[in-house]
Parts: sequence; structure tokens; C-alpha cells
Amino acid sequence: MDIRIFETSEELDQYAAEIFRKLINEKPNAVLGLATGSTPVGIYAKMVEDYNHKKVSFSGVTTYNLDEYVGLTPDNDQSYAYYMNKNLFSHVDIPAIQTHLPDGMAEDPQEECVRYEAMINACPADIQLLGLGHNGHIAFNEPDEHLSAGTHVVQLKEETLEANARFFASIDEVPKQAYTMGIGSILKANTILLVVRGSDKAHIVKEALTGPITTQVPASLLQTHPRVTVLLDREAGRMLG
Ligand SMILES: O=P(O)(O)OC[C@H]1O[C@](O)(CO)[C@@H](O)[C@@H]1O
Repeated sequence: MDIRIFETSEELDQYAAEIFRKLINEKPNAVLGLATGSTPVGIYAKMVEDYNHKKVSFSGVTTYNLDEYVGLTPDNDQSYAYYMNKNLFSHVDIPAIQTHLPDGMAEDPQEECVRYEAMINACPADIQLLGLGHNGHIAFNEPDEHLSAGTHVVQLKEETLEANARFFASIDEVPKQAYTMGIGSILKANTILLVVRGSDKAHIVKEALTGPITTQVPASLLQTHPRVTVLLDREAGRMLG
């Protein structure tokens, strides 16, 4: 595991965007696994900057997002489809047909999971970007006695609803269910890029990266992957020896 700690968020964003730029320049038809939440916003901004400076083109790239809320339409400003358009897709030259998220409005959630999982399996990610939840969740794989390997619908934990309430008018508006790639789907990526910021995540960073591998800390399963790069700001990395 390659762990890097950055003095500033700007340096972290720059470094992460460079990883994507190099990959895409070497492999223009790269498959990117993408994440949402507050963590990757600055990284996407740098990727857009690189595109504007003609350092990279996304025209051949395919993307798969980790998750989506159940019941939100793509034009709902809290859906992850909306987030991706706002932060990345609408600013670069990626054709919409090459971008994929679970369909929050699918009529049959079970069928939607099967459809999404089949797509990911047919096209494994060259790189998977991940944020980290305060309880150790990755995508929406919440701590539990058992974790699912494939794409599935999850019931979000109270702490996740609380953490994500900041994006909604009130906690009651946060959808209670979400589609998420499973841990097995995530671990199929060739390379994993875990990004964490902030002092409030220092404890879970230490637990996930150096503690026992347990389903109670879903991110700890990343310790089993051969190619993981972890980018931390100084605050998130403060508890690592
Ligand atoms: O980047 P944030 O907003 O702290 O969120 C961390 C994690 O939580 C989620 O947003 C889901 O709650 C993930 O998609 C993300 O990786």
C-alpha cells in the first residue's frame, strides 16, 4: 500500500488528477471507477483544468460510478448523476453514453443491480477512486456482519444519513436506500485510489489501513488488494505512525 500525506488539499488534488491524466494519456480508452461526496470535488476540478489546458481528453474514456440514491432522478440536485454532471462530465469531452451510474429510478431494483453488475464485470476499472465514510464505509458498503460482493441495494445507517444530511434541506430528505457496488466489484479494479481528508477521519483511516481486516470496517478489506494508493491530507494522516 502506497500511502502519501500532503500538506495542502491543493497538492493532493493535483497529485490525484495527475494519476488520472497519466493513465488516460497512456490508455485513451481507460475505464475509470468514480466516486462522489465532498472528497473528490477538488480532484474533478483539477481534471477539468487539465482538460481546459488540453493536457488530457476524455473522449475515449468510460466511467462507472460507485453508487446512487434510490428514488432520485438524474435532475435532482442531490442525485449522484447530477453531481457527476456538475463536477466533471459537463465540463469535459466525455460522451454521455460512456458514463454510467446505477439508475436511481429503475422500476425493479433487483434487475437494476444485475444490469449494473454485468456492466462492471464486462469492463473492469483501470482505476477506482474511493472516499471513506466516518464509519469505514466505502461506496455505500456499511459496516455489518456480512458484506455483499456485487452491486446491491443498501439500507443506509443512521450515521451515514446524518453525515449526508448536510447536502439536503433536512435529514428527513436524505433517501434511506442506495444502490452501491459491492466490495467484490470494487476490489476487481486494477488499481485503487483511496482519498481521505480531515481530522475527523484520522481515527478511521488508522483503523482501516493498519487495523484488522473486518467487515465492521469495510475499507479494511482494501488491505487485501495488491495495488492501493492512499492520498491523505495532513489532518487525516495524523494518527499514522
Ligand atoms: O467525501 P465525503 O463526503 O466525506 O463522503 C465519504 C463517503 O461517503 C459517501 O459519500 C457515501 O456516504 C461515499 O460516496 C464517500 O466515499
